[in-house]
Amino acid sequence: MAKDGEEDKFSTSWENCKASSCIPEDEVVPLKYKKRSAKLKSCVSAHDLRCLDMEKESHDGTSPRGVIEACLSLARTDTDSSPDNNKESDIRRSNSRAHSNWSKFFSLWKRKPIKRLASFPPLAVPKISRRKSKSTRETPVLRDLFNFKSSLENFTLHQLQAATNNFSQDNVIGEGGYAKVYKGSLADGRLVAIKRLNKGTVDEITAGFLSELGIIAHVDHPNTAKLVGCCIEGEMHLVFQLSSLGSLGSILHGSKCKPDWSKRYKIALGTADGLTYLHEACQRRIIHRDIKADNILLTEDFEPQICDFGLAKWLPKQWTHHNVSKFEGTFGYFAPEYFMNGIVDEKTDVYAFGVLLLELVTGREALDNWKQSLVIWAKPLLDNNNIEELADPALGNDFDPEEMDRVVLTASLCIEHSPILRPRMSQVVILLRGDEYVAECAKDGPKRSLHRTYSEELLDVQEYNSTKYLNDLDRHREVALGG
Ligand SMILES: Nc1ncnc2c1ncn2[C@@H]1O[C@H](COP(=O)(O)OP(=O)(O)OP(=O)(O)O)[C@@H](O)[C@H]1O
Repeated sequence: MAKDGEEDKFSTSWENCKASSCIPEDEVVPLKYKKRSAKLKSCVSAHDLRCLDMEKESHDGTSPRGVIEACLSLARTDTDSSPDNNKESDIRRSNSRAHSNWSKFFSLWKRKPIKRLASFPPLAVPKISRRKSKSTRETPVLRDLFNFKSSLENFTLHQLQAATNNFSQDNVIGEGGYAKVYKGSLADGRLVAIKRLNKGTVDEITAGFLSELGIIAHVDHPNTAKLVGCCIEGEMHLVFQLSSLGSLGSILHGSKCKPDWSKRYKIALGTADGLTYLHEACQRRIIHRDIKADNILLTEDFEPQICDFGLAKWLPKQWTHHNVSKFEGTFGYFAPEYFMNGIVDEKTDVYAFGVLLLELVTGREALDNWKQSLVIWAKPLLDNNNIEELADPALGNDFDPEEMDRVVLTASLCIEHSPILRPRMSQVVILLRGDEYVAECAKDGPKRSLHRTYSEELLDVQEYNSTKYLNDLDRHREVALGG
C-alpha cells in the first residue's frame, strides 16, 4: 500500500482527471490483424501453404513469431509516419530503437527451425473458473470471501498476540505505508507474516484492508503471496505464509550477500509468471499497480511471490482500463501514461516489471538516494546494448550471456514510453524464457486472441507521434530528475 507524504512516493489529486471512467470494449478501435480465409489453401502449393501459415502465425499474437511481428509492425507503422519537425524525428528514433529491439528477437527466432516456432497453448486456466455466480463475483465482502476460500482462517487477537510475543518490536520484519509486518509462530508451528494495518485514518485502513483482502483471497498461484487468514479484532490484520527470505528489495539493495545471476533469472521468470496469471489467467483481470522490488517476497529457494495487493484493481472484463483520480504507487516505477493521464491497465504493470528487470540486471534501485531514475540512467546503455556497463558489478562475469541478453532486451521493451510498443505479460514470459520454452510449449491448443489494452488503443487513436507525447515525455523526465 502507498502512504501519503512518504519520501519515495506521492499521492495527489489532479484536477482534470475523470474519476473512475471506463470505455466498453466494443467502442475501441478493432484489431488490425485479420486472418486469411482457409479456402485459399485449396489452390496453393505446400510451400505457399507454409508461407501462408507463417503469415497467419505472424498475425497471431499467441505465437512467438506473432508476438514479434505484431510489435515490429506497430513500430514500423509509427516509424514510417512523415516527420515535420525535430521532435517528431526524436520519436522516430525512439520507435526505430523499439523496432530494432524487436528485430533482435525476431532474427534470433528466424534462425531456428520452423517447427520450433509453432504456436503454443495459452497459459493453463486455473480451476477456479471465470464462470462463478454473479453474486460471488460482485460482492467481495468478508462473508463471500470466507465462502469462496473456505480454508481462510478467522484469527482471534489473542492468537496473533501469542504468535508475535504481543506484537513485539523484535518481531517486526517489514514496514510499509499503512502497515507493520510481524513475524509470527502459530500454536501449530506454522510460521506467518502478520500485516497489522494501523497507519492512516480509520477509513483508509478499512478501505485498504477490504481492498487487499478482496483481491488476495481470490488469487492462487505459486508466484503470489499466500493468504492464511485475517483478524478484525482490535485492529485489522492480514495473515500470510511467511516468505523466509523477506523481500527482493531487502536482498538486492539492503544486504551484502546479493543473489547470483541464476537466482535473479529465476526471480525474473517467476515474477513474470505471477503477473501473467494476474493479468490473463485469473478469474478477473487484476492490475497490481505497485510492482516493485519491495513487493516481491522470496521463499527459501528464491521462488518469488508477488505481495501487497493494497493498490490492486480488479477490472471487469468489459472495462478497457481504469482512470484513477488519486496518484498512488511508488515513484521510479510509474508508467508515463499513468503518470500523465491516470490510466491504469496491464501495460502500467508491464512498465513497472521492466524497471524491476533493470534492478535485477544492474543491482541499482529504481530511484537512488540522489533521486536518479534507473530508467533514465539505463536508457542510453540499453539503446547501445552495453551489457558491460549495465550488468551489476557484483555479478562480475558470472552470468549466462544469453539469459542476460534476453532479460536486457525484454526490459528495453517493457519500459518503452508508448504502451503499444510494450509486450503483454504472456509475451514477456516467451521473450524471457527463450527458445527452449517455446519448443516445450509448441503443442496444439486453443489460441488466445490478441486483445489490445485501452492505453494502446488510446495512443493509436490520438496518434502516437503527437506533440503531446513529447511534452509528456519531457514532463515525466523533469519530475523524475527533479524528484
Ligand atoms: N509474507 C511475508 N513474508 C515475509 N515478509 C513479508 C511478508 N509480507 C510482507 N513482508 C515484509 O513486509 C514489507 C511490507 O509489506 P507490504 O508491502 O505488504 O506492506 P505495505 O504497508 O502495504 O507496504 P507499502 O507501503 O510498500 O505498500 C515487505 O516489503 C516485506 O519486507
